[in-house]
Order: sequence, then C-alpha cells, then structure tokens
Amino acid sequence: MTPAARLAAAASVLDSIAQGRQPAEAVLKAWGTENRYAGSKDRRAVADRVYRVLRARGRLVWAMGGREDGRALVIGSLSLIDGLSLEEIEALHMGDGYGPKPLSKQERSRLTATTDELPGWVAAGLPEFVMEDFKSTYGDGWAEEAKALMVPRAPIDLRVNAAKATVADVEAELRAAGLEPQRTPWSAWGLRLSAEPPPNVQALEAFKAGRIEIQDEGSQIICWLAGVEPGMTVVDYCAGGGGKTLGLAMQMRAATGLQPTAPEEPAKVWTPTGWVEAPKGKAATVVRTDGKLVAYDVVQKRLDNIKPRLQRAGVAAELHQLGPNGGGVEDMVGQADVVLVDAPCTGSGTWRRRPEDAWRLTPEDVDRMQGLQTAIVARAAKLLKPGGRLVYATCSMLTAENEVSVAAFEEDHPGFRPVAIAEALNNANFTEAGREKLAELATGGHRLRLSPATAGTDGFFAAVYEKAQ
Ligand SMILES: C[S@@+](CC[C@H](N)C(=O)[O-])C[C@H]1O[C@@H](n2cnc3c(N)ncnc32)[C@H](O)[C@@H]1O
Repeated sequence: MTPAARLAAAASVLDSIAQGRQPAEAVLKAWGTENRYAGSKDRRAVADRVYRVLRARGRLVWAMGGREDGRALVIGSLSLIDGLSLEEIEALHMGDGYGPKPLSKQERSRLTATTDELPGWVAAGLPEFVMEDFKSTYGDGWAEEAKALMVPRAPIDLRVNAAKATVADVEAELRAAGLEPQRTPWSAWGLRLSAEPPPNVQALEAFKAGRIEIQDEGSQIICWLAGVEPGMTVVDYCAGGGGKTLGLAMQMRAATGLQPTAPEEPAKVWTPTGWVEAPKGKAATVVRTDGKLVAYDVVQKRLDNIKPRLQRAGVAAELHQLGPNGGGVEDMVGQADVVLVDAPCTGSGTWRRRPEDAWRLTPEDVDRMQGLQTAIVARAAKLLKPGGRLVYATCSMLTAENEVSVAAFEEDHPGFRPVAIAEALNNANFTEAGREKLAELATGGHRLRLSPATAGTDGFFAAVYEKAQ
C-alpha cells in the first residue's frame, strides 16, 4: 500500500470505530481480514495512525473545526502530530489510486488557521465533562493525570501464577524466549513487558502451561488487598472474564511440600498464617486449592470463559450465574470471609489501552454506572460473615464511580468498619516498595487510587471494609 492508501484506510477504520461499540483492536483486526492485500507493515502503519488519532482525538476535532469524521481527523493528525506542512499534506491527498481525495478549500483553511489557546480539556485530551471530574479529584495535578492516561502506550503486565511457578523461574524462561521482563514495582508476582515490539504472550509456553496470565499490576494489587488465605470462603461477585478470580484462587493454594529454588532466591513457604522463611534453597510446592472460591456474574458467557483459564492455571472456583437482581446467592448469605466487588464501571482507568472508549462515554453512562454500583455492592455485602472483608473496586478514574459510590455504601452500612489500606497491605504479595508506596497513595485512609501518573498502572480504585462481629 502507498502511504496515501494507508491514510485512507485509517480514515475508514476510524469511521467504523465511531459508528459502533466494538474495541478499536477488533475493528482493526476485521479490517485486516477483509483486506488481505494489506501486508503486516501496512497493518501496523494503519493501526499506528488510528491509535495516534484516538489518543489525540479531542485536539484534532477542535483543530478541524468540530469535524469528527475519520478523514478530517487523519488530516488534522498529519499537521498536529506529524508536523507536516500544507504542501506535504496535499501531496498525500492527490486522489490517485487508493489514496484520499484532494483537500477541500475548507480543509486547507483549517490547516492554515492560527490556533487560539486550547481549552483545558482539549489540551489534556479528555472529553469535556470528564475534565470537571478530574479537576475536583486531582486538583492542580489533573492535566498530568489526563495526559498519562491518554498518551502513552501501556506496557504489558504479567502475573506469575504461584500455583505453578516462581517469579524467578518465569523471568528466566521469558529471557530465554528473547523477551526482557522487568519486575513490577508493587506486586511481588508481576513481570512487565514493553509494548514495543508487541510480544505475543499467548504463544509463549509459559502462558499455555498456565505459569503466567496477562494482568495489569493495578488489577493484581486489587487481588492482594483482599487478603485471601488458604481455607477461606471467598466470593468474586463480578467475576467477568475471571482476571481477578484467578488472582484470588492463587492465594488459596495450600503448600504441601518443599522444592528447591535457586540459591540466591530468598525462599518462602506459605503457611496458613502467612509466609515464613523456608529452609535455605527450598520453596513451597503448591498442589491444591484449599477453601472455597465462588465466582458470580450476571453474564453466563463470561463465566464460561473462566473455565479454561482455571484449568490452565491449575486452580479451582465454582462459577454461578446471578439473576438480574442478584438472585441465586441464598446459600452464601453470611458465609464469606472475603467478598470482592469488581464493579461494572466506565473503564476509564484503561483508556491508555482503549482510548476509543473515552469518546463514547456520556454523562448518562456515568450516572447509570453509579446506580448499578451502589446496588451491587449492597447485595454483595450480604454474603459476608461477621469479621469478613469487603473490597469494592473499579477500573475507573471518576469520582462519581468511586468516592461517591462508596460514600453511599458507607452511609447505608454503618456496620462496616473501614479498613486502612496500610493494614490491608500487610501480606507477602506486595513488595516492600509496594507497601510503602501504596500506603502513601492511600494517605492513611481506607480508599486507594491508582493511576498511570502516580503508580504506573491502569487507573483503579479500591475501598476496604470489615463487617462488624
Ligand atoms: C469490571 S467487570 C469484571 C472484571 C473481572 N473481575 C476481571 O478482573 O476480569 C464487571 C463485571 O460485572 C458484571 N455485572 C454487571 N452487572 C452485574 C450485577 N448486577 N451483578 C453482578 N455482576 C454484574 C459484568 O457482567 C462484568 O463482567
């Protein structure tokens, strides 16, 4: 494909993304399948253009006088992102072959217009109504938070599955496969891969054998805050595709023997009361899950997808579909030691991975989510036994889905004591640096916010409670 034809293709993919609800990645994949003549370099170039436009969409719409169509956004990107001159952009718009039509008079004049100072939300690259929420949460730091959320390419985080491997083993295995994993700073089970060049994680032996899962470090942190131990009864109330179910299951494994580790590795064994130093050079052999883990969701298809993941990871969980109003949990009321509510949300904490979602969100969506969240957490809380722990979490950056939702829960549930994050960090799944950093981010309270700017993770929120005895 010529450079001009790639631009025309990117514009048409952008139009398809705007017209539907599908993730940009899926639309790009479908485009590649339908256009077999496009080689791998073409597909990379088209995807690259599409993502660059999506990350800067607010600024590009503004520059193109409010136009939101793919063609206008691509033209704007050539000027504002690539810094091309009008002549260079015109040379890419000759209308020949599969390239885009020549520029119109209006398009030329937009490209040569002097730009006034950009409004804050345009400069920061966020939808306007989201900016107000960010300002009230982050104060002066709001624009930095927004930029970190929208601009960079997120790395790929892996969680090592303690039921099958040690971090050191997987690290060595990935290096032998030509990758350069780095340990994640806060989660003791995380390894981080650069997004460039994109690693094919699913093709790795370590993935196929269940030694690793793809899971953002922020999501791992949510799992560790639950403080799960072998023998507990644990509920993952909004299990979705099971990312956190697997992280919870891993903590329920029971150590049943010792195996050798590399001599330089500080070896630990898991005991029902926590991790203890192992005899030199030995670590726990983990062979079974101890306790009961129940994963609920309203969507059966999502639960079905968890099955092969559990199998691969060598861990177990019961999977149950909930009725639309939370029916189907009667046997679990008052039974659980831990309930995790990974509530449905706008997903705004993952916009660095799915920037298209930012431009689909409406204030009505946020209101709807908030209503759902408060209803869901109230239902899920009923499953706890006295003294049990509730973790409410979202992957949203918005106050409306986080502080506001849990404030409503707290008001209606005086029998739930807030648990300081510093207390919940007291387990071996966090690194020493993680315990320090996350306690700092929680500023002494029971609520924690993670973001690309402050923690290098996707945006997450967590609040931790204990049900009164
Ligand atoms: C944020 S996702 C969960 C992601 C998942 N925990 C993970 O880590 O992969 C939220 C889930 O809540 C589910 N959900 C929506 N409404 C619900 C309800 N009323 N009760 C329980 N779950 C619900 C959705 O189907 C969705 O799978």
